[in-house]
Amino acid sequence: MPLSPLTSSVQVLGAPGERHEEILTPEALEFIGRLDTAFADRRREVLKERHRRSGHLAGGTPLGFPLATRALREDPHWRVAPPAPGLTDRRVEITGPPERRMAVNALNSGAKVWMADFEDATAPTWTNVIGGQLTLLDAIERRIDFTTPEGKEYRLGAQLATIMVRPRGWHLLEEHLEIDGRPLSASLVDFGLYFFHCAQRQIDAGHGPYFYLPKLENRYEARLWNDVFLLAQELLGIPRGTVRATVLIETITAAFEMEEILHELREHSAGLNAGRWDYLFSLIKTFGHRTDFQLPDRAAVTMTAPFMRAYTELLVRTCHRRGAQAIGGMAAHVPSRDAEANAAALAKVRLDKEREAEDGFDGSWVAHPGLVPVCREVFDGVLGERPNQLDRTREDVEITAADLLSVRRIAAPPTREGIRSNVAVALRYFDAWLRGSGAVALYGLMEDAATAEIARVQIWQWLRHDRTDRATVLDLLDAECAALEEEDPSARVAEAREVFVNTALTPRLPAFFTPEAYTRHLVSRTENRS
Ligand SMILES: CC(=O)SCCNC(=O)CCNC(=O)[C@H](O)C(C)(C)COP(=O)(O)OP(=O)(O)OC[C@H]1O[C@@H](n2cnc3c(N)ncnc32)[C@H](O)[C@@H]1OP(=O)(O)O
Ligand SMILES: O=CC(=O)O
Ligand SMILES: [Mg+2]
Repeated sequence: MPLSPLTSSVQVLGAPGERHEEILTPEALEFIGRLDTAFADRRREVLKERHRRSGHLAGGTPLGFPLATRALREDPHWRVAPPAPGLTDRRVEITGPPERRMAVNALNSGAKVWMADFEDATAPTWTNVIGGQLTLLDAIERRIDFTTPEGKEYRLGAQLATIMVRPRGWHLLEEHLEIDGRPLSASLVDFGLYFFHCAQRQIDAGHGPYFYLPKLENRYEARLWNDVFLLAQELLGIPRGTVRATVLIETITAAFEMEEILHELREHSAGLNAGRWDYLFSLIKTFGHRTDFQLPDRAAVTMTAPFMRAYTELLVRTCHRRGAQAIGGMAAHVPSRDAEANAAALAKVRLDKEREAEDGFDGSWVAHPGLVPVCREVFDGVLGERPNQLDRTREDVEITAADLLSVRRIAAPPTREGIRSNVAVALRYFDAWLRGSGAVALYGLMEDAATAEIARVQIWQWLRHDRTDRATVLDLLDAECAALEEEDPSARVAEAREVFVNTALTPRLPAFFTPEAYTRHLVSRTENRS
């Protein structure tokens, strides 16, 4: 369907780059301009509501399952749409940034799904944002094959993973694109550019435009996404219900609205995912000021903690009751070149996937191609020839609000090593992010924006409750800065330190480290406006 012109047009303020014109076509810009114009006010409302609610929760308002939607939760009849083509069997999903080598590796990895990630695993530089879109387009067009100058070949095989794209969350802006003098929503840019260029191509290839939706806090945010899907489909003449989206349940408030989120998105739903790292981050952030919600060292909080189990059990039960797939989360251990460390990492990932498969998840995430076989073996063992285990309705599970919030039972104080490790991880992650890498392996673990946020907010929380003091943290920070500087002279140590100080050591806790760090350090516009 041809689009009628907008009254004002999207301005591109990012530097021109190789082949950017293939993504930033006038029609694509008009499409994202339309989406942003339609939804900018509602996005702002979403953010205001987040702020208002976090104030209430900080002030002691209890968190519970919403009363207003009780009838919907108790209605046994409604279901989400059946799995879409390419999404029936999701036993192994690999995640990673939409970078060319990794895209080829992920698509060939043997995983059923590749989640191309613009959120936790991508530092949103302009080059990464538009480069990511080019990677996706080239992968779908099967013209991504290349050979490196060293002679290593990257070629797509015959059996490829289904692509799902995770756009950035509602809290982020794309400051290299403006309309009416304001930056566009990063969510709508990532979603819209992919949808514009690839939705029809994916349908023609027998799949569809599929998404993962990050960091939602309540049902209204799901409704907003659903309305975005409706408008996008209508504008491009794509049948309603073609889009599918898996929502990450990765905030504590969303855990209380899983049914409602599925219901809002029911004609576009592809289930829920247990995004454990942001979930922990959200828990600490939401209740960080309260003495009864303190967590011990980051390494000591595992998926077997009662409040984490309550969350994953409830997720499986909720999904399967509604015919929706439940996808497990990310074990942070990544393969190592050291044989012993590698065996230990694989064993830990295996245990994690075994628990998920036995609990009823239909599949799970891995962070690295070397982990695909472990995850597949475990889910093969439970699923056999079945594509999923939607039939396991888990009626035995009964989870209360108190179960989801039972954090105090593991309130051991932080150790000095726990504090040091959080300082080191946050600093090194910020440095990598500032240099354009949104996911890195540090000390044998995958670190991305979600895991780094946990490190940051734990420091803030321990300071707030006098479990450590500012002088100790600054000493550790200086030592880590010196070590990083020595290890890697090209590290952006001063800027990474600044991000740490501005987001972990301030009296008020910033909701995310990314918005301010992005504006200060990653935005580079070709036009300097007064
Ligand atoms: C909390 C959450 O949101 S989890 C989801 C978001 N996070 C992620 O997606 C993280 C994904 N994982 C990664 O980015 C990477 O695995 C890292 C950064 C942790 C480690 O990467 P590396 O240090 O390159 O690992 P390593 O050296 O072992 O890689 C070996 C090969 O596997 C490839 N590889 C590693 N991880 C991936 C991946 N996730 N997808 C595709 N290929 C991968 C590498 O590119 C490399 O291949 P190459 O030589 O052809 O380039
Ligand atoms: O996005 C996933 C998470 O664990 O966070
Ligand atoms: Mg996340």
